[in-house]
Amino acid sequence: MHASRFFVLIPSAGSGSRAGGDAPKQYRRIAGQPMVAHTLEAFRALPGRFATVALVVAPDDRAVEAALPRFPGAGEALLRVGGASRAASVRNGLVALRDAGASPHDWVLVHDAARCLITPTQIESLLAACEHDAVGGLLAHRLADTLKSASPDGRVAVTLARADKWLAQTPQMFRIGILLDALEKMGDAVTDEASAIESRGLAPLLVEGSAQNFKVTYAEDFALAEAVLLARRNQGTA
Ligand SMILES: Nc1ccn([C@@H]2O[C@H](COP(=O)(O)OP(=O)(O)OP(=O)(O)O)[C@@H](O)[C@H]2O)c(=O)n1
Ligand SMILES: C[C@](O)(CO)[C@H](O)COP(=O)(O)O
Repeated sequence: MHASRFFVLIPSAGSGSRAGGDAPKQYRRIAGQPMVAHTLEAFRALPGRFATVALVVAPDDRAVEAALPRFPGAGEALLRVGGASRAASVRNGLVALRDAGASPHDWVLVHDAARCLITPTQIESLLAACEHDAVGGLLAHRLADTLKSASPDGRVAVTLARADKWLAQTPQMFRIGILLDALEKMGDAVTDEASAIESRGLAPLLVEGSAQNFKVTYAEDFALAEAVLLARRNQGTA
């Protein structure tokens, strides 16, 4: 059997409804480039590490070519197989990777196009923590705030212990075979890959990410993402 390879799958087929705007958020410009270009750049900064870096877009996407004029390059793939949910886009992307020759034992790192502040160092730290692990894992971030649960009338029902609570981020890294199998069984019931793996009775590894690896979700998030990217550029770290 050949050594396991590492694939990257970037779901980028959402509509960005919570962000508002005329176009899907992954094509909005942040610090001079479409959001998805920043995301891709972090993986391109690790040449030779990945067998394929694949981007999943909606079948009727008309914006990707203009947003990413030099994509796909060598070792990259554009997959027009996005689905109605994130889970469906990931599932369809994994099927496309499998059909193109990825083996069930190969690893895949699934990363949201909308987490455009991911850094090569964070990707490397996930790889280092998980590549010899039996299950795989995800970047995640400890809660910084006190955690409340709400009652239906919008009042605090209870304050929850937070010491064991983490916010799931991406990339999330698992073997392609078990991930695809788990996602096919779970349908749209899961919002991340780790949940699908958990449904098989397995416990993904939590790897410390960063508060800066947030998902650009709401309109106000664009200004914050731009500020971080410009600060990194000024410091020479991007
Ligand atoms: N049908 C979908 C829905 C989401 N995504 C991708 O999954 C990532 C995380 O999803 P989210 O931030 O929720 O993006 P949207 O679904 O676009 O946003 P919203 O829920 O506000 O519409 C994004 O990179 C998004 O493009 C996808 O590939 N296919
Ligand atoms: C995968 C994810 O980014 C982990 O936090 C998140 O679950 C995706 O969010 P969505 O709004 O369900 O697409």
